[in-house]
Amino acid sequence: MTMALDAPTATDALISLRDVTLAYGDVVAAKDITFDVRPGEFVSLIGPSGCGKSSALRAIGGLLDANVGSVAVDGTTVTGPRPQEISYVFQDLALYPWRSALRNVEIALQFAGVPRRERKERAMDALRRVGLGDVTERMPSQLSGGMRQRVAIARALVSDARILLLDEPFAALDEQSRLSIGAQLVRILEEEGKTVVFVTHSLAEAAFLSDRVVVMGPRPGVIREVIDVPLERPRHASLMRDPVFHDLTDRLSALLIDDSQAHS
Ligand SMILES: Nc1ncnc2c1ncn2[C@@H]1O[C@H](COP(=O)(O)OP(=O)(O)OP(=O)(O)O)[C@@H](O)[C@H]1O
Repeated sequence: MTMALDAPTATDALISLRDVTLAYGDVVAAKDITFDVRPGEFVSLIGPSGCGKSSALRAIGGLLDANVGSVAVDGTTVTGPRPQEISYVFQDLALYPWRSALRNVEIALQFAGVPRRERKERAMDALRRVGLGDVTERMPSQLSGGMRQRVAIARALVSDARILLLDEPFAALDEQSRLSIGAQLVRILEEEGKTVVFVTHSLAEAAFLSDRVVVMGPRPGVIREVIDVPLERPRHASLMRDPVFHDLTDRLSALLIDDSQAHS
């Protein structure tokens, strides 16, 4: 195993992966992955199922060690989870079914050691910001799928972590809700200057939300291309009728199709 050297990080990178190979025993999930994420950037990872997108997120979050290469956050090699700095929203939201929306958000603060008297106010504020200020006492079973997604997002936002790792957080939603919740999330993240790495299967979502899109090939995932998104912020739904948006999603789609044909 190659130990992480001090990563030759681009000077302006907050997150930096260098020649990273990730494996589960004999299964190589991703190979020679190199990319950077700058502070305040929103970067999406797209690619075919099983190409190692979630594994790359886990490596950034310190939940999976690189077998080869280095993963660094703020110039320091990642050696384990850093909950104060990095928070997650996973595909399966893992809300506690027996706790109200408010308590589900408060629990993140409890884990972070925030004093009880501060927790409620901060959790309420996070729920208000995702538009759930009037349903804070409802249990998850009394919320729609989209509302549950928002609770999970509020829970990730409530912490002071400056990096947010989002693994298909809107997977259960229809395309329209995905984009509107996504746009709302981006507004909040812009205000707070958070840095985001986002895994999605939706090319429209990747194009609409990101500053850059990392396109991965089939397992073991390698990086096919990193594409700059030439769209200004703030972004509005009308953008999706813009030819530049269509060119971009066409290009992403062509890259993914190329890949599947090259490996079939
Ligand atoms: N805990 C694990 N143990 C063994 N193999 C795993 C484990 N997690 C993932 N893998 C394998 O690693 C490869 C990459 O998985 P990963 O979840 O990173 O892909 P992905 O691109 O996020 O997939 P999807 O788009 O389907 O969510 C897959 O072949 C998967 O089967």
